Amino acid sequence: MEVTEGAVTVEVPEQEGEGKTDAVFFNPVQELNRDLTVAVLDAYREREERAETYLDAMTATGIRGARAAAQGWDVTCADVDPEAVELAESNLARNDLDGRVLERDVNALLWDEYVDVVDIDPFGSPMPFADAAFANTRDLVCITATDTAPLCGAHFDSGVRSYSAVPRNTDFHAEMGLRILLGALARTAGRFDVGVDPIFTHATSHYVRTYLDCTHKASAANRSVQDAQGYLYHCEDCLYRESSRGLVADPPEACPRCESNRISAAGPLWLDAYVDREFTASVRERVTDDMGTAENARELCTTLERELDEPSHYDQHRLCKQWGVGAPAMDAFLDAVRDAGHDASPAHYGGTTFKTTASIDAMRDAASDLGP
Ligand SMILES: C[S@@+](CC[C@H](N)C(=O)[O-])C[C@H]1O[C@@H](n2cnc3c(N)ncnc32)[C@H](O)[C@@H]1O
Ligand SMILES: [Zn+2]
Repeated sequence: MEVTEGAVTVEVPEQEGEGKTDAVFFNPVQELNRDLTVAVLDAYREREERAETYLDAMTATGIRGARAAAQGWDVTCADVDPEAVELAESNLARNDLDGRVLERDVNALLWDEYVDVVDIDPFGSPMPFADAAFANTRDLVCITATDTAPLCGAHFDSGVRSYSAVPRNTDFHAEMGLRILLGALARTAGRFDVGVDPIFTHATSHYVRTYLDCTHKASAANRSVQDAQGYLYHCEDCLYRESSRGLVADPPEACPRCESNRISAAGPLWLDAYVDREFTASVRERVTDDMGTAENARELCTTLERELDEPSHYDQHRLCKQWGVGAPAMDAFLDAVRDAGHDASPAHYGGTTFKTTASIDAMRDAASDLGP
């Protein structure tokens, strides 16, 4: 069947059922991810004028590479699947777009040539491809991870194994996954003397997507391997949390709030910001009306621009359940927290998630006069 996204129309195979099939892979649900990729590439080129080459390293139907080629990037599409290569070639041709299409394993291809921007969009964990990506990309590494259960601690052994860190299953699971992923990617980049700056990152439904601006300098790598990393501690009884910087964990002996000793420690993970607000604003400005997810994409950027840099978020419904009270309207709740002198913002993790500098008790006091 034909699919139009932005400026391109491509042929994609019918996907049978939910599981992995033999057909070349295409997921319509990832349109938001692809629309934002196009907006990020556009914003990035303005910031880094010398960036010209884009490797869509796991191209499948070629849709991402075709959309980047339509923007004027010098595109290479690669895939190990010969049927994907044939389809990507014909999809570039039907849109009159230039671009190389190679039947290559991304790990082999990247050791052969440098690129300015690489896009790693695998089934599951990106870690098997991270070494080659950071060693051989000059400017920007774009990465999707769909293995959210290992990343957020729900599949503990697999998370530890893949990300060389301890993830924990908390009530802020999507952010746990995002920070475990960024921490592991930064440590991988550091092995090649590459420092990373996550200029745009989002956790959406079943995946985490991040764009890492690379600096090829040992001092930058030191910063992202050591200063930007740390641990998150979480009380399993009362939802209290705190963090510590650095690669040596320093957990509280008991919860300072409820004295429980059921404190879980997660890390090492990324504790610095995961978006650059100014860059995110310019991504929002580059979302175009011909994108199928334009409204959601702009809204996501706006939320990310306003989201506080606190290392974890709360779910208001979960808190209210814990307090045994009905949940007040979200805007009124956040206003009450702000009126009590704290910062508060909605979070991009959906539903009633938010970030705040207030403690749990301060939030409860602030919200006590609000009805459901
Ligand atoms: C999730 S799909 C990519 C989807 C595509 N980027 C999109 O936006 O529609 C993953 C693709 O990676 C390919 N692949 C798996 N291992 C690979 C490797 N080592 N090198 C290159 N491609 C690989 C698969 O054949 C598959 O087509
Ligand atoms: Zn506690």
